[in-house]
Amino acid sequence: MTSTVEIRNVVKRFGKVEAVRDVSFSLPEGETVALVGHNGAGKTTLMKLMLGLIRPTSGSITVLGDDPAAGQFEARRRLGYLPESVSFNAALTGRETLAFYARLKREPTTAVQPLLDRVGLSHAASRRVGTYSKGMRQRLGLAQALLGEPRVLLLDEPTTGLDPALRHSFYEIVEELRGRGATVLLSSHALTELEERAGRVIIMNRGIKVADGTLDELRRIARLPTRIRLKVSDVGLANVPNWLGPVEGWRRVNGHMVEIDASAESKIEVLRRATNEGAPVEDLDVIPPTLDELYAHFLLSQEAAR
Ligand SMILES: Nc1ncnc2c1ncn2[C@@H]1O[C@H](COP(=O)(O)OP(=O)(O)OP(=O)(O)O)[C@@H](O)[C@H]1O
Repeated sequence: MTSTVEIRNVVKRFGKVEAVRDVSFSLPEGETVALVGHNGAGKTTLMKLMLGLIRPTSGSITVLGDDPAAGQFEARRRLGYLPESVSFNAALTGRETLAFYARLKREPTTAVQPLLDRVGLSHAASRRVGTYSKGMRQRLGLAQALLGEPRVLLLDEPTTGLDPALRHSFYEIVEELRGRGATVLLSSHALTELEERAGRVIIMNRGIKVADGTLDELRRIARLPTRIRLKVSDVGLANVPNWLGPVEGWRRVNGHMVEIDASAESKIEVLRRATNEGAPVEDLDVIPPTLDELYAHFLLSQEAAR
């Protein structure tokens, strides 16, 4: 698969602060990658490096075949960016704002109306941005980032402050672009919503990349237990070891539920016993480790190794 972004041993220092410490990764075409980490982990710094807004202290960065820190950066036209706090000139209308950005990106202004339609802002296109709600400004920000059909889209905390319906349509638009082969890098604290959206997750802590992989890969590495929740009849609840066998880490959750923390090795066996003929199980749920849990695990492991 072709990479659009290559980050090799990148270090970025601001005076004494080491914002990015020897980070390497590459981003392929047609993938959505989530960049997660606490405040100050280095997420925005990485995006600014990819945009060529700042230069690495050492290491190399290539975006769409170019060095973003080199003066003339042709690839920037194919790079979309939605900053963390998007701010526009309050006196311009939505249409004027987007036309302004289209000229900056050397895109025809005919691109403006379809984009306003796409992000659902046509009805407010002639209103001043100063009158827009937070969600409307964010959608205008997305439209600006989508100008020129970017091949790399960098979204810094894009859904903060959006209601669930807006989030949904936001991700739909981004997914469409990814489907046409774009690379999408998405930084966020909202781990639950990333779980379904990102094919791959990069976890940063204090400038260091502490984990990088698909959710399945991270689950395999972390070896966190899968939670198996069984709805059990009254009789079954009274004699769990009899039908479940010698399983470690089980507990009663309430009057009709048993929860088991099953390791990767024991998971299938637990399910087999729970679904055996005669087992008093009425229903079951299998809950793999969430991104929240994986994130906490990798952060704690790295902190412990310091
Ligand atoms: N221009 C700058 N001058 C000095 N320090 C900076 C500068 N930009 C970033 N830093 C520092 O670099 C570190 C990483 O900051 P960065 O903005 O990349 O974090 P982040 O992961 O995006 O955090 P957040 O989730 O809060 O947006 C922080 O300690 C920050 O204070």
